Amino acid sequence: MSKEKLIVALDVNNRAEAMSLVKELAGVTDFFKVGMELFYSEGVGIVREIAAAGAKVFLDLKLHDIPNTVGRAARVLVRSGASIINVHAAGGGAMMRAAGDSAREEAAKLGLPAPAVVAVTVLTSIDSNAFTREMGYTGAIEDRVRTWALLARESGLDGVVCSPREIKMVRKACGPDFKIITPGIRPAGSDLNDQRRVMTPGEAIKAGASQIVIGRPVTGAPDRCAAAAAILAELSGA
Ligand SMILES: O=C(O)c1cc(=O)[nH]c(=O)n1[C@@H]1O[C@H](COP(=O)(O)O)[C@@H](O)[C@H]1O
Repeated sequence: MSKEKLIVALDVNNRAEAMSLVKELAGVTDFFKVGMELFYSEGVGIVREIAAAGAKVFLDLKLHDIPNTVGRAARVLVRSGASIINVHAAGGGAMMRAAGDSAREEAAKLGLPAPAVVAVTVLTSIDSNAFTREMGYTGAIEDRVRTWALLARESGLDGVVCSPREIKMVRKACGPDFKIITPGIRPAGSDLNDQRRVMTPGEAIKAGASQIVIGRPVTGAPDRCAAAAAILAELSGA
């Protein structure tokens, strides 16, 4: 099982803690997610520092704005050294196309590897009750995820972020090469926290996830390395 299947979310607000996690987990995973908290605290330097330490970075800023604004931001993020960047599918097809096209163009211009550009669909913290009653969406979450996944693919993006519950449906709709990155991962018996559409690491890989994203069950564990190693072992056994 490639350790790249496991992405650990560095949801911390300082480089010292982030880099100690990167070093501590080096033997178990070399793929880390930098989200808003760490990026707004430390800036693009933290992405470069993690990459310089030999690890890969999923830079999770969920770009969501008009096509011009997102396209220009995607160009800037190419220079960060991130291997994956994300946008929010709710921004529509023109925005997603602007993100993917701009990232590829800028990478070619700079002679850098283009990051994979994926679209976040329905957040894993949203359950069907919140989706329909509170947010006023009609239809099932799965239908919305399918629509946005197909739109992301049509817009030239590399994949989606969705919950493990939608993996099989997206795989069927978007084909074998489409990246399906799933947070909402909880080892059996662990606290859900604010996650609502979840699966265990083994279930998600068996369902066909390209990569899984996990944060608190690792970063909040007494022995973070052991927690990550146990997840990797579960992925290998799946
Ligand atoms: O885009 C993401 O990474 C993301 C999308 C989503 O739908 N759900 C979700 O949890 N995430 C991120 O994945 C990570 C999950 O963290 P834990 O709940 O601590 O495992 C967090 O950093 C979230 O920001």
